[in-house]
Amino acid sequence: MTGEKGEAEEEALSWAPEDLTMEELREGQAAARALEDMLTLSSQTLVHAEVEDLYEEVRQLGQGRFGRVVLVTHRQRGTPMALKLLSKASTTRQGFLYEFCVGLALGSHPGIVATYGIGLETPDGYGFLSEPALQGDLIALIQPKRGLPEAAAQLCAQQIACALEHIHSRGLVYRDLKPENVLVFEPGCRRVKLTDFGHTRPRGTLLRLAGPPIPYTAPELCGPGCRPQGLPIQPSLDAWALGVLLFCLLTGYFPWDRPLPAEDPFYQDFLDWRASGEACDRPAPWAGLSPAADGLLGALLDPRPRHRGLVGSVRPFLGQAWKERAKLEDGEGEGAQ
Ligand SMILES: Nc1ncnc2c1ncn2[C@@H]1O[C@H](COP(=O)(O)OP(=O)(O)OP(=O)(O)O)[C@@H](O)[C@H]1O
Repeated sequence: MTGEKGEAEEEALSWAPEDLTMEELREGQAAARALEDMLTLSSQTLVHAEVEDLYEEVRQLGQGRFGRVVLVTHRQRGTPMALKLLSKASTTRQGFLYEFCVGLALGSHPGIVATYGIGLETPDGYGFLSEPALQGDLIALIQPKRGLPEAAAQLCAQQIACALEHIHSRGLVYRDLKPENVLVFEPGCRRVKLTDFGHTRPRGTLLRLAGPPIPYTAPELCGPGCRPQGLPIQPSLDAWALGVLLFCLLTGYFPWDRPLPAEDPFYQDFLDWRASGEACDRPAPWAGLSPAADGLLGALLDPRPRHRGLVGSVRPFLGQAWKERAKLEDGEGEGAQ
């Protein structure tokens, strides 16, 4: 990442024939055109005002690298809303409008936080409003070394996969799946939604990784073979991140720090186990996962992007046991009957 949101981490939409089919290229171009139209219209309708003139701040809901999100109420109507504020020092007008418009374009899906159609420009920054999640985000619910109860993990898997499928069906790649961006609206994860579309881009956008990889970064983005001009982004990047997220939800561990075999022994162990298929090569953090979870994660975490399972791969695995002894671990075993 460069220091500024919206700054060119990507280059213009461009076609590398070995990476993208014509159909995939068309999908990405259509998404880019639709967003450009929306961006021009939204740019003309930004409300210029001070936040406190329109809204009363109740409390802070969260803080990211770029944005501060506060719970506000509308001064006249009292409606509670989440206001994301981005400072002009770190966010370009274009970067703000892009995030705002992607949120507007996707927000009708039940698995995606609804963005309201009001964009603000203050002397120091930009802001937009969305529905507030009063239960916080998923990171607060993941217990280290344990993860989430299996039922909650499966509810998350189903809803997040559905939301990602929607994003992909609109020709976009989300690119920022992590627990901090999954907001919880009902206890037990019965209703969760994706937020933060600052990194979402049309399929086929050329992307270079500018910062260090994180566990959710797909290996094709960080290997030594990654071309200097970048890689045309594909939904398979989100499928990889979904695999890593599900692993975290089920175990309370990251499977690795970065998917670089030369630098990360946990990732190398995972590759060795994939190659041998032998139970004795199973890496320690994978202990406790069921054969169904192995099958699902094995599909989503295929290092070869063209062979990787789609995010919808979770569906046939829902309802099967994902943790060995899941009932006992979740307190629903014999003693609880
Ligand atoms: N609608 C909302 N309701 C409740 N909390 C929210 C909402 N939107 C965001 N948050 C909280 O604020 C945090 C930061 O928001 P967000 O991820 O949008 O900021 P960001 O600066 O773009 O983050 P990043 O560092 O990932 O780029 C989230 O992790 C979440 O905890």
